Amino acid sequence: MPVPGRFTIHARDGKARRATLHTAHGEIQTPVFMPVGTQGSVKAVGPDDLLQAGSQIILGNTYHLYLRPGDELVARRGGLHRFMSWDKPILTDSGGFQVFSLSTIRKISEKGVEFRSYLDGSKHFFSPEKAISIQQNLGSDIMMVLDECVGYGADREYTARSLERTTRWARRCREVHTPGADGQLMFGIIQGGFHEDLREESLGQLLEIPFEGYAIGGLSVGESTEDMYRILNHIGPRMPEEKPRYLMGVGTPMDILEGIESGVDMFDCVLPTRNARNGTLFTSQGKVNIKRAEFREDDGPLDPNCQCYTCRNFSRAYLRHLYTAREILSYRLNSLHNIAFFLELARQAREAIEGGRFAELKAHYQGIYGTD
Ligand SMILES: CC#C[C@H]1NC(N)=Nc2cc3[nH]c(NC)nc3cc21
Ligand SMILES: [Zn+2]
Repeated sequence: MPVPGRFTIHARDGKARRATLHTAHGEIQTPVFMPVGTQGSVKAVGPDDLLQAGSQIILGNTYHLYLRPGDELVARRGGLHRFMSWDKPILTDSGGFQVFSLSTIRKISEKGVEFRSYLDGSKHFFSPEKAISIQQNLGSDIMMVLDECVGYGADREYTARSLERTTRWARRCREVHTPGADGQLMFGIIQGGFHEDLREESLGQLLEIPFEGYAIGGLSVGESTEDMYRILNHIGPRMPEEKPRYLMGVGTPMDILEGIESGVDMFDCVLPTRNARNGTLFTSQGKVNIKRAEFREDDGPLDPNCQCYTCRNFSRAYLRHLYTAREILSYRLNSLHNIAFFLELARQAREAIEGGRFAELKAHYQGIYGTD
């Protein structure tokens, strides 16, 4: 009988790990890429498409689903899995990042954060307890604690005070959900900005609270790749060896491979779906901008090395036509392919770690995406 939260490491290659995370809705083979379904839908693709592309787990978002259609409505409809007909694992973010990035007006206090809805400007309040209650209503397999999200460029003093509050909020989140209750897992979120010592401080404080996994928050928020990798390389290997490590909101193909090399297991990013909608497609030979005139009469597949529905059935000429004609099918086919690319990258990483060849895989992609 699988125990939700059990994390078994099968192989290592340097700091990279090949593992299995057990959840109430099935196993997750890691390293894993998680398509983002912010409002209960991975934009332009359906659950059947996601399954066919090999998606093991998707993301939902507390902030958005609370505001619309409402977490209590979703609970009355049987929870998010049933509501969106996705019966594999779902991770929900706590809303911390969205409150700080989407809601302009907000007031932070020890109790929580007051914000105005990006939809209609109405006033709302998230306490750590409320953020967990929403995720319990949604029924997600992995819940994230409510963290205070510090923007890029915040000074050290504020960053230090903020991580202390994030720890106090994390403790309050843990106090309202018994570990493993209803099969739901809870991950803590490490803050500390771009200061190695503050990151260690945040991690050390969170280790005193029993979480089933730990996430790195606050990267890919406008910093240089060099700064991101510096913090990633520092804190990744210091996170608990025996628990899943999640890098939130990251990233490009090279960011993901850098994260895996630093010992991170889980990744999510809107890049594949967002870039699909503006015609930027990720292929085994590099990025392709499908709107370019050179593809007008190109009968070849988008990516000859890709097995996705888009690459098996449509030409670059047709994909370019759909994009320039603003056909809705363009969103679907481009998103399908980009999601398949990121899922395939994660699958190749799992295979490479098993074979002790991760360094070669990373070097291969460095040659294609390295100057990106
Ligand atoms: C500061 C901080 C922080 C993190 N906190 C929470 N709860 N969610 C996140 C989601 C993210 N998505 C992206 N995309 C670039 N970065 C993220 C960072 C976080
Ligand atoms: Zn494809």
